[in-house]
Amino acid sequence: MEKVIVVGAGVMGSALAIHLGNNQVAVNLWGTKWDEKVLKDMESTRRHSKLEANLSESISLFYEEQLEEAFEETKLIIIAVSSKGIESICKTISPYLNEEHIILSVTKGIDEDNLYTMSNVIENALPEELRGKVSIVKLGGPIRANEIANAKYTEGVFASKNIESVKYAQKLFNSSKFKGGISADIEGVELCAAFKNAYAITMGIVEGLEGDMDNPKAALMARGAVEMANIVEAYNGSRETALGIAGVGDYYVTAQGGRNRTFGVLLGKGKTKAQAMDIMENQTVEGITATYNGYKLLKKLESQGKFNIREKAPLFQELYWILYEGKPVEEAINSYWESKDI
Ligand SMILES: NC(=O)C1=CN([C@@H]2O[C@H](COP(=O)(O)OP(=O)(O)OC[C@H]3O[C@@H](n4cnc5c(N)ncnc54)[C@H](OP(=O)(O)O)[C@@H]3O)[C@@H](O)[C@H]2O)C=CC1
Ligand SMILES: O=C(CO)COP(=O)(O)O
Repeated sequence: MEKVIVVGAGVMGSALAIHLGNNQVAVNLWGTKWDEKVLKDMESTRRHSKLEANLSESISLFYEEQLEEAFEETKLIIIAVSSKGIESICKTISPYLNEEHIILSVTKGIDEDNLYTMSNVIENALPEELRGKVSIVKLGGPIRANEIANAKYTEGVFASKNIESVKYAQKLFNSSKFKGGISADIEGVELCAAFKNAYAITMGIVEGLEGDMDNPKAALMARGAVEMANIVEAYNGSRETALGIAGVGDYYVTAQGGRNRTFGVLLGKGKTKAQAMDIMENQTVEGITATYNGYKLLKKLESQGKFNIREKAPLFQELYWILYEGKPVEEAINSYWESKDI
């Protein structure tokens, strides 16, 4: 039986552990000290109450101080912490890594310090002797934690420069209900994972402003997808990535039922960022920082003559102004609609 370690027992880490456990993979689910309560709960009930799913016998739970033990006999390391924790978590696991390991991440975001994608953050946080040797795989696409944990039909995409590593991950994940395709465009998949969260906030905003109307949301779905394709292309990725599972697919799922959408709806209804986060009890909403760091990334591309934000990403521009320059939501959506640039 193959054995993997899942680093981070948040909802996504736990959901992937449950999926793999049901797929006859031995899973060591390791949590940080803040995950202690959820680990204890799972230990006593063998169930994840939020995900409403049971843990199979092949899942073992490990607490913060048991990291070394949790690494034993594992080849695939799944990183499922949020973007703000990824660099420090990579440093924490570094002492236990070797060249045989494959790191797969589901974290969605852009790093603030260097504007790296999550895979680049992981690569740069590796001990020097392992850089370029440990292969890194991104699992992108529309994979809501509660649905994969409950074996609903799901399709994702494994992106990596190393095809053998992708095949290894596919073998462990794929099942009658889960299908993961292959992409070599890891940077494109990373950018989609980060930017779709921002665009899902815009979809939430129009829903908050107009009610659950289809015309405005359909417009932003299509326009947001094209903007994502423009962004990926400017970064030397493929437009198809943005128009496929990693882009449109993930954008749709997040705009339908994600936390980013909920946050956007609250903004559309007149709440401030702080009020919205308060109502959402500070759940993970990756689109907020993705907008900030994504905007810095686009500004950098613009300064290199590779992008024009006003022409190629006018919706994203308005979102940045809403979140970071206090532009009223209705004014921003109106100026987007009145814009004749597109
Ligand atoms: N939920 C979903 O359906 C999906 C989520 N994702 C992505 O997976 C990532 C995790 O999301 P999700 O599981 O939903 O969120 P949760 O809020 O449930 O979990 C976040 C995880 O990150 C850890 N974490 C947060 N901050 C830090 C830090 N500073 N240092 C170390 N660890 C930290 C948390 O630990 P702690 O509990 O101790 O704070 C927890 O294990 C996100 O990037 C998200 O976009 C991807 C696909 C689907
Ligand atoms: O990324 C997701 C599904 O692929 C989940 O989106 P949220 O973080 O908005 O809940």
